[in-house]
Amino acid sequence: MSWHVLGAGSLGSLWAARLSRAGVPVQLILRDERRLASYRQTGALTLVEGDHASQHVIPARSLADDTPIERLLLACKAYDAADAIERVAHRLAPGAEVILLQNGLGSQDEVLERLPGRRCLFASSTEGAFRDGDWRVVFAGQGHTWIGDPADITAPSWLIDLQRSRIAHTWSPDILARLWRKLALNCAINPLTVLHGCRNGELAGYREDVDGLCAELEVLLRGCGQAEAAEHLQADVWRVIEATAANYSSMYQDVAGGRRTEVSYLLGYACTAGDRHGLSLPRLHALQQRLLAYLHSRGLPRH
Ligand SMILES: NC(=O)C1=CN([C@@H]2O[C@H](COP(=O)(O)OP(=O)(O)OC[C@H]3O[C@@H](n4cnc5c(N)ncnc54)[C@H](OP(=O)(O)O)[C@@H]3O)[C@@H](O)[C@H]2O)C=CC1
Ligand SMILES: CC(C)(CO)C(=O)C(=O)O
Repeated sequence: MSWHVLGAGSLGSLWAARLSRAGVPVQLILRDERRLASYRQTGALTLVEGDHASQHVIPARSLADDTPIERLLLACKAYDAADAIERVAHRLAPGAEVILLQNGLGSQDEVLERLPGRRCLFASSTEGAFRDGDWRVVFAGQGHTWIGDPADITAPSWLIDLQRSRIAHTWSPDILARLWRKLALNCAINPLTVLHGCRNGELAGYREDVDGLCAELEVLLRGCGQAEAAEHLQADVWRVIEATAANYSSMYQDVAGGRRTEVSYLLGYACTAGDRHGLSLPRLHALQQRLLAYLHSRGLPRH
């Protein structure tokens, strides 16, 4: 059974190249005929690992193709997920499964709404990859991917493909707790790095702000029924800040690169969920206002 990977961006290319290298059948779904022509001209995806680059000739079709899909890895940004899934939903074969690789929360529900009755699995990844050219991805940070299905704790048989492909992963029956925890980490770190224009490690100079946000994020997680994800959050945030001290957060990098951020699926989702549960989260709301104003001042979308 073939994998279809929608979105040959950083993570999509990283997954497709490793699956292909292990002999697992995989195809790319590209945005349109123009992107398909560009890919065909290059002829392969390049995966850069350390100082080694390897080429992977992976078949590709455009979104307009109509061949059936049995297993789909949705590897676009959170804000593109709903639109992308609408465009391929009619191609999903009976029993097809969809793996959602988006960071944050909210996009998963948008996809589920559009795929009633289908099995959708959620993933949360700490792997790091970026594109340093068209059809070329750099595997920048070894990490781990947790995969789970809030509606069904049965592990899918295709995890064996990931094992063969050496994609480090764990089946996670409580994937929502993982996604909430990662969202909380991202909310405590990423917006402040954007507003202060700093690396993660420089947040040590804004300890009171970070700790204040952690306290509210714990209230949020508990209020949203995610008490486990709230445990020792503050200590974990400082652990991540120290472990990634020299790095710029993904949101910082998006803003610096003039790219749209996933703010609606991170801090935006947190504030909306807090309101829905009647929680008082003044620091998170103030941070959201400052961040949105800043994005606007840089000519970037506020959603
Ligand atoms: N990169 C990383 O290290 C990590 C990323 N993540 C998360 O993974 C998700 C994906 O991120 P990332 O891989 O970095 O994103 P990228 O922007 O690198 O890749 C997204 C890809 O999706 C494609 N795409 C968007 N809409 C469509 C569509 N309708 N049809 C076909 N292709 C489409 C884009 O196409 P085009 O190139 O034509 O614009 C692009 O190639 C995000 O939620 C991110 O937060 C999580 C952990 C780490
Ligand atoms: C490293 C970390 C946890 C910082 O929030 C991250 O995931 C990001 O930059 O998006």
